[in-house]
Amino acid sequence: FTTHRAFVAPRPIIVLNAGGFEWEDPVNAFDQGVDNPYKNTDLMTSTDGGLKIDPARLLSPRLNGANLYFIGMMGSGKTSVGEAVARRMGSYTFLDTDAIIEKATKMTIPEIFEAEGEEGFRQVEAQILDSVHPYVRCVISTGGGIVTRMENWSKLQTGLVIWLDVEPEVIIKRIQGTDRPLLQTEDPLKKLKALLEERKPKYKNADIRVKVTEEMDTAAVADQVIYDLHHFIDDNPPAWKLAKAKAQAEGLDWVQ
Ligand SMILES: Nc1ncnc2c1ncn2[C@@H]1O[C@H](COP(=O)(O)OP(=O)(O)O)[C@@H](O)[C@H]1O
Ligand SMILES: O=C(O)C1=C[C@@H](OP(=O)(O)O)[C@@H](O)[C@H](O)C1
Repeated sequence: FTTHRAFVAPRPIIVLNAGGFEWEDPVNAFDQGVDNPYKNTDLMTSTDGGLKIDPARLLSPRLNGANLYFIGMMGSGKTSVGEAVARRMGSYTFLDTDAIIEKATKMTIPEIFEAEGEEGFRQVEAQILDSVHPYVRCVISTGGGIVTRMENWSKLQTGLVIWLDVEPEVIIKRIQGTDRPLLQTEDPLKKLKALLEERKPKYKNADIRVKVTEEMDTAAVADQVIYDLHHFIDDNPPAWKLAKAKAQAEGLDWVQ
């Protein structure tokens, strides 16, 4: 997590060519920096005693442009919570890698799995992450399996990574019967548990782990994420702050 992220310039998105398909340039698959649909004018919310600033609003200046990446199992709430957090932050754009993949390839995720298998899908997913990560001030929800490729971590770690940690028993109630290709098996709960065991060591690399219980609705999870982010930033001050404190402790002049 470094404040220098704010100064990385967006770069053009390459034409994708994965798994034997000529993917269309996904440059139009998201509108970074053009018009942020999540711009929120409710800076102050009214409370009993008067006006209060939403702590989500205060995240943006503290993050200095760094992206927020949501990781976790399918159905853990990355999309719903990511969108809620972006909306409340006001100045961050929400992106979803699965949605960008579908828009760029003009195929649904089940269609990609069908045509190219999981390996083909992972290739496209890695390229989309590569295309998206140079942008700043984004909340990005990812697909559950993005953590499985080592190369993806070099992109994820340019921002702050948040793991929504949800028990498979809770997840299955939410997503049973949906068209997620990896769950088209006899026993989706068993599959989900096996995938979680396999991926847990990777999810644990996240900067922030949010334990989500069944009682927490999307708003409650978003509250927890915002709270944890403030604490993470408190505990990981930018390098210049540490340098300043050290210099001053040694009696050296800071910038005159
Ligand atoms: N905290 C929550 N409580 C109840 N339902 C939730 C919660 N978070 C997400 N959901 C629901 O679970 C389903 C999957 O959520 P989604 O945000 O698409 O997860 P992901 O992006 O991680 O796959 C959606 O129907 C969503 O409305
Ligand atoms: O866990 C996975 O491997 C996958 C999760 C899905 O995304 P969500 O996590 O958004 O459901 C999607 O990328 C694809 O079906 C594979």
